[in-house]
Amino acid sequence: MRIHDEFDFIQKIKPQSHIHREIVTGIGDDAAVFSPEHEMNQVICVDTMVEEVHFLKNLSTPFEIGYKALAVNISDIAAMGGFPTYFLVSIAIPPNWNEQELLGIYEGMKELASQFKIDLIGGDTVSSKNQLVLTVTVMGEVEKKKHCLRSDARAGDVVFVTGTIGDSAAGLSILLNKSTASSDEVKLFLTSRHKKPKPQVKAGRVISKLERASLNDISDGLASELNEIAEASTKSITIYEELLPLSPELLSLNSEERFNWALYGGEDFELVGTTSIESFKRLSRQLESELIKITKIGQVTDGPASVHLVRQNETIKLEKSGYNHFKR
Ligand SMILES: Nc1ncnc2c1ncn2[C@@H]1O[C@H](COP(=O)(O)OP(=O)(O)O)[C@@H](O)[C@H]1O
Ligand SMILES: Cc1ncc(C[n+]2csc(CCOP(=O)(O)OP(=O)(O)O)c2C)c(N)n1
Ligand SMILES: [Mg+2]
Ligand SMILES: [Mg+2]
Ligand SMILES: [Mg+2]
Repeated sequence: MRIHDEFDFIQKIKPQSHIHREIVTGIGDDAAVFSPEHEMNQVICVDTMVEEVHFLKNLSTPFEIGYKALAVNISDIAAMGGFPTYFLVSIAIPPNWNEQELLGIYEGMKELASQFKIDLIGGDTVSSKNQLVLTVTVMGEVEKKKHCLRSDARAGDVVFVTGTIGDSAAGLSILLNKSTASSDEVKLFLTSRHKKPKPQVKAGRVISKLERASLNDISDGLASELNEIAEASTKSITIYEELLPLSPELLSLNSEERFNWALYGGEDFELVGTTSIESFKRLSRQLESELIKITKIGQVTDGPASVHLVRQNETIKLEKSGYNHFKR
């Protein structure tokens, strides 16, 4: 069934109750009102997902699309060292999406929202002529002076990355029938990494408690995110190809593309950053006890803002190329 009434649709997606007591009024008025109870800095970000640019309707379920739209935003809160609290959703709906599919998108968001204990407090519903556009705003909190900036890299820092990289791009390649997985398990693992990324909030929280760290999340690809840190900090970054954490599943594809996916593929939604050698030791221990993988992949030096990759005996300059909305 096509949706026939904007207000009726809003009633259907309105939460029955809230997790946070600070909410004075949520969905149902001109704007949401909340009154923060404690002395934290507020963090806020927004990212949009557009049909055919960020997802294809025939390759992802509505649930997965909703899940990912919220996940990518929680990832940006994690990349600041914060934890999420509230979110707002703006949805532009074309005629070929029915109500059941649209409610499915909200179900996907709800799964992640309950996992991270965050409340839907507002949004907007409009019609669109062709593509579905989903814009999610997430609010969060971080202790005063503890947010992690891209500009905080210093010479002598260790460059680290959480989890494994390249899986999402490999998963997309499989979904688009450009690559073949060696088994159903490998296919499920890699495509899930693409469709249902896990925002690294726990890692971000541990990193925020270090004395100092620079941090970014990987949406456009490792090379691009490292260039953002190098530019913001005016430092030179060197990473080593042999240190890049690739999953056994990615390696099993035996594709020559594996390093391209890891460096330029994007949508890993892992955290990449830098911190002092001493802090990195503490960080590794703390994340190990939480069973979160973290890998040293290089180091920071003084020098012009640039990123280099050491591959066997060669050193290659990594340009800020990766996903760029207007360069393809
Ligand atoms: N159209 C826009 N208007 C205002 N600010 C924007 C716009 N697009 C991006 N930004 C800001 O630019 C910065 C970088 O954005 P982006 O590259 O999308 O970050 P991320 O990759 O972490 O999502 C962020 O501070 C974001 O809020
Ligand atoms: C159909 C399809 N084609 C290509 C991609 C790959 N892709 C789309 S957007 C993107 C980069 C991340 O999105 P962006 O909007 O730049 O996020 P941000 O950096 O703002 O967090 C990538 C790798 C995809 N997910 N789906
Ligand atoms: Mg963005
Ligand atoms: Mg980001
Ligand atoms: Mg983002």
